[in-house]
Amino acid sequence: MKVSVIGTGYVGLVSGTCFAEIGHDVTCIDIDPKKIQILEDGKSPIYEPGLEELLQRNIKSNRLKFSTSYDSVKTAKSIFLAVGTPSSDDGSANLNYLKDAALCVAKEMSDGAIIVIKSTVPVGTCEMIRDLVSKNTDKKFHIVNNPEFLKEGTAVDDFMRPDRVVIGHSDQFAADAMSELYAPLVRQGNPIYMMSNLSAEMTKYAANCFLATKISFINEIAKLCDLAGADINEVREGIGSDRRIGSHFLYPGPGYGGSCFPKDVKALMYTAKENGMTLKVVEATEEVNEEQKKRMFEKIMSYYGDVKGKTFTFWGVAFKANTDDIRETSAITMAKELVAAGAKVNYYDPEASDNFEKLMSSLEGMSEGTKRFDNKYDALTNSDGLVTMTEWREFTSPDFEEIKTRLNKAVIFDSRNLYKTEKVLESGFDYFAIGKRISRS
Ligand SMILES: NC(=O)c1ccc[n+]([C@@H]2O[C@H](COP(=O)([O-])OP(=O)(O)OC[C@H]3O[C@@H](n4cnc5c(N)ncnc54)[C@H](O)[C@@H]3O)[C@@H](O)[C@H]2O)c1
Ligand SMILES: O=c1ccn([C@@H]2O[C@H](COP(=O)(O)OP(=O)(O)O[C@H]3O[C@H](CO)[C@@H](O)[C@H](O)[C@H]3O)[C@@H](O)[C@H]2O)c(=O)[nH]1
Repeated sequence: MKVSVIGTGYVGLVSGTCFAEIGHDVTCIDIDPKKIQILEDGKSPIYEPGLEELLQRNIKSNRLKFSTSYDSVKTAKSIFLAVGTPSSDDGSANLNYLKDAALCVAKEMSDGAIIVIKSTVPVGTCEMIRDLVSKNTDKKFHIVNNPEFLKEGTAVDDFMRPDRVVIGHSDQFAADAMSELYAPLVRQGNPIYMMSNLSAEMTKYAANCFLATKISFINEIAKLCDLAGADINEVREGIGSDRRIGSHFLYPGPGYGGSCFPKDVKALMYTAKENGMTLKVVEATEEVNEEQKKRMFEKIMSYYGDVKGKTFTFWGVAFKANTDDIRETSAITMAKELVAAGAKVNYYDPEASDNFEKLMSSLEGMSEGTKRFDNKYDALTNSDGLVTMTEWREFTSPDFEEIKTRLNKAVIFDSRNLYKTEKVLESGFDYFAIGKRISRS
């Protein structure tokens, strides 16, 4: 099938590349000429495991092209909109990028084209886009909502092996075309759920808010474990083995970040308000998350009392492992808190340092307060504590002797519960994790 994908971010690029890999003829379009140039050179502008290799293979086989022009939309049967829908100041989803893209599509598409909204959009958006496009073209077209559930860091795998595909539609022609497009990805029996556009739009937000709620729930239980003396790792295993609860998304940490959960939680709360209700559970999820982002800072403060003149070393600044994405990462909140309290922050991340450095240089006082390192041990020299922020594999079995030699004081603040308490204590550290009592060697 001839496919155009509008927007070559994490979702558009992965979707376009994977559609090409399963045999479709794909053109990815972006308004950013720098991104398109990088892609035409066979490089990925984002770090996503496995993506660059797939990209190169499909460019070579001529199934995958990139452009800043909307020309290819003229011959496309399906046109995927995968542009950003970030938070507006009031928490609602900003649909300006989507509307701009839809207007460009309206100008170029052929009669009978299928416009597929892949961006995460509030309930009712498909109908709004249908009206907008109708006012700007005489051509007939179909509208589909096809929310994306991939996770950064495992995006290619998630796309190629989806738990399910959700298709919102209002006519059989579009439904059949989507079934044909996705057929190679659902051979193992993973279902395609056909539903109304409104239900598909709601499904995406409900899924993200449920997952975010699971994380806030375990983070709150972790806080209680801290106070009551239980160990959250033991409790997590104890409850996660119940299939009704499930062991996924039960890891306590520094609070959820990323480009999706924070904005989607806000957007669903906004939709609820528009419909005259309050989503009490989802509001609590967000409130707990805001507190959680500062939990380890509080632990550092209660350990040191005063951190003026001290330096802390972050291992990891990405919002999760295996990505270079720093959108809404808890490392930003932690760095701001520490710098505001008079401390400095050294940081090392295998992939996200460029993005973090750029961000820090745009925030008042943060450029001077933070320093990038390209080696995890060098970042520790003369520092007053190691703070793990991201669960990159290379942080999971470090040389504890090396850490101790580099640090001014042997103390680890482990926001991701990467280490076994006994092992760290035996190695002579004071150790603070999430959901475990303060431990001193
Ligand atoms: N990042 C994820 O893991 C993820 C997963 C599932 C769903 N989503 C949703 O998918 C959507 C896209 O997210 P993302 O993280 O890929 O965004 P992104 O910010 O990484 O990429 C968006 C891209 O769209 C381009 N763009 C903007 N306006 C354009 C236009 N008029 N024409 C062509 N290109 C244009 C931008 O230049 C940018 O490259 C969002 O709605 C998001 O909520 C994201
Ligand atoms: O047990 C867990 C799982 C995740 N997280 C944190 O939650 C955030 C989000 O992680 P994850 O969901 O793995 O990454 P995303 O790429 O943001 O993916 C989410 O958001 C996407 C965009 O909507 C959806 O498509 C995915 O299904 C959904 O998992 C990160 O800060 C994680 O560190 C935890 O703290 N504990």
